[in-house]
Amino acid sequence: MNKEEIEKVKAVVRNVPDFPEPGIQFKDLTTLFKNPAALGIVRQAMVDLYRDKGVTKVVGIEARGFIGGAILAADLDAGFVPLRKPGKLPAETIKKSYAKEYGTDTIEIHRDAITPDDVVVLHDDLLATGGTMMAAYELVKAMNPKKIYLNFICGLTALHGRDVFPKDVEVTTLFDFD
Ligand SMILES: O=P(O)(O)OC[C@H]1O[C@H](OP(=O)(O)OP(=O)(O)O)[C@H](O)[C@@H]1O
Ligand SMILES: Nc1ncnc2[nH]cnc12
Repeated sequence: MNKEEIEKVKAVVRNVPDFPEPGIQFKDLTTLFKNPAALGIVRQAMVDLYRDKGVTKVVGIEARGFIGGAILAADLDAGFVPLRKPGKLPAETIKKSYAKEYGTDTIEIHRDAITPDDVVVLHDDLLATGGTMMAAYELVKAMNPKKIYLNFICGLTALHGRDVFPKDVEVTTLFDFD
């Protein structure tokens, strides 16, 4: 994304103070997703990043990671795999609990969702502390894919989420808020 596109897209993200609890500046991406021009810019930027990387699966994190993740999977002609909140996936799963900016949570993935032949993009809408994505990374890593890329639409730099990932992992945010 060029500077102009970044400014355009950032301008349509809604900031909601004190949601879901006091002190949190919530970045609401529904206002980006409902804007066709902004969604188009984000869509193009994501597919440009991974087009030549041989990606076979995009893993999206419930719930907001399903939106961009499914779009990216379709654009890359890759499969889509959901990482879900507990008790939602019907077959055998592996799961992990984690801390995030507000509270704790658990995510699960089907045990047969990823194989050693896969090249994976793990996608979420937003990087805050990195707790959610690190748990997702560990679950996917346990399935031994060839390669894992981490992708977010947006990052919150003040929370230093990038620091939690191994240094050799490629982590991309399309744009960031201070
Ligand atoms: O980097 P972290 O501190 O872990 O925070 C980021 C996570 O928080 C949000 O999801 P949330 O848990 O609010 O769930 P939702 O997608 O179901 O709304 C967001 O969509 C990320 O998944
Ligand atoms: N500040 C924030 N805004 C939106 N989603 C989030 N997930 C974790 N922290 C968040």
